[in-house]
Amino acid sequence: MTEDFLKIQNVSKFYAGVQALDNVSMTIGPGEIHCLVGENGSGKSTLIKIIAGVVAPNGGEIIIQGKSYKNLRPIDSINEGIQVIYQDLSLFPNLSVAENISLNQLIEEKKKIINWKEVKDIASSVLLTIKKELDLKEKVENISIANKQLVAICRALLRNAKLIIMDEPTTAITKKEIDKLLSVILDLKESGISTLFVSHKLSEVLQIAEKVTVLRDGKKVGDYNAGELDYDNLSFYMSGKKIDRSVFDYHEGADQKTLLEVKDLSKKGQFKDISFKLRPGEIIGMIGSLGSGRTEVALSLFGLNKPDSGTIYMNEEPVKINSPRKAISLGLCYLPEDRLNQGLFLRQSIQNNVVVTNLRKILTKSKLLNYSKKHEYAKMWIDELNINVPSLEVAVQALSGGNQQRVVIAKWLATDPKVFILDSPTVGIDVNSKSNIHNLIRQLARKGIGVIMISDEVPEIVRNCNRILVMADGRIVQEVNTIDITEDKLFDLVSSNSKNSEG
Ligand SMILES: Nc1ncnc2c1ncn2[C@@H]1O[C@H](COP(=O)(O)OP(=O)(O)OP(=O)(O)O)[C@@H](O)[C@H]1O
Repeated sequence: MTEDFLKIQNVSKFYAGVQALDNVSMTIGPGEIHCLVGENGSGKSTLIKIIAGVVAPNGGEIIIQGKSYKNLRPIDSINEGIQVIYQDLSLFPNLSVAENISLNQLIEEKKKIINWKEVKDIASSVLLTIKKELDLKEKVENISIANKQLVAICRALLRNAKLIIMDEPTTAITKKEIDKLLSVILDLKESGISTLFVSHKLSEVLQIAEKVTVLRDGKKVGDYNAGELDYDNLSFYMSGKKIDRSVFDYHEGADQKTLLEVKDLSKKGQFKDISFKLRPGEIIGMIGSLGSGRTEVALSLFGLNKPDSGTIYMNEEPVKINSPRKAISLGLCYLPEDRLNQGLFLRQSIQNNVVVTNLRKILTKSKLLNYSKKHEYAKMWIDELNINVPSLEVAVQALSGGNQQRVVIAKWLATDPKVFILDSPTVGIDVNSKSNIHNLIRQLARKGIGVIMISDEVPEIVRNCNRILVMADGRIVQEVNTIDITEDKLFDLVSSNSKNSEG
């Protein structure tokens, strides 16, 4: 039997008044992909910091490659080949990709004169080992978060990493980028490098992990082989609560009309024969992998992507939606996936962003801006959505991701919508704000708004929607009531269909 790379035995950590870790043990084998999961405050970060030698435990033992450490220092952890990639990635934004990758090595070698060729050669050779390409000359501040992660991984590899710990690496990246990251982790495994992956996203954990350790309130709930886990039992281990899906059963009022109906909507190369109905107060989920056509359908409903054929009905009347202006006048609104570029004027104040969709309401009779009305109106929506802001004058770019998303929602609610289409509403948003946004969406539905929620995340869809449309290759391949499906079944359904469409 191969020796474990890392063995943590009965480790505890007590902060003033808080038992952050209570007698936790776990092992990681060479080349193993191990996920550490747990709800907020369960002790994951503390455990990572202890493994990195940054936080000293109050008790317990850490054994790395057979050597026992009672007082592990950061330098010991690094020398043993442990590299932690924290969420902030600790890169130098104004230096190039190549410099960020190579700098540590050149400093360690005590180079007095550094030439670009050397910097570039070091960076390209390490990129080759993970079979990825990056523009070596580009400044790190100009590259995507996913590529920044690759830079951080390359830097770790140059320090002879044997275990790379990634703290919530997928929080701020798209589904496509997550798949790329997961492929890198598989390549690392092939080279015998272990990964400890901290994540809240159960779908990823189930997709990538070989072993999973679950923490709850500082205690280990258990170690599991990924094969023993599905959505329902993993979320139960994490939270201690069984998921009650019955709350999402939709009870149709006898006299309720259909709010929105889409019949045989098609657009060549994008989607085909899309038909569904949305009733007031209902939340429909649209799930499917990239290229499934979800966003394209949404854009057509919002007048931004003219379909070739098919009919859209609002309140049972056929309508032609040829512009966003028309969509808004019919009571439709659309929250785009890329809220930073498409949903907000980042440098503008919170109040300007909220009122922009409905300037009519804040003009004087002579069509001039009524400043006090503008302030009042923006404040009403900010209060309504419980958005915690220092002042309405603050630029939106200063807010957290969760609050920015609420400002976009406020902006659209100001148009008094009947149907709200939300594309990936919680991408890049931390777990707490995520559940606030979910509550908010359910609250809107309770007020009678019909919601279409597009998402890649199975738990997000299952926990919030009444009905689910599974899309693949531009078609609705299955329509299910949430009450009839579990998260693991939906996950299987989505992944088997996306495999079909790739093949
Ligand atoms: N420096 C500290 N001082 C006091 N308490 C702390 C400190 N660091 C963490 N804690 C507490 O220890 C507990 C575990 O926190 P930890 O950050 O390890 O959890 P986590 O699982 O990483 O949570 P999250 O997912 O929110 O990052 C929490 O109750 C936290 O408030």
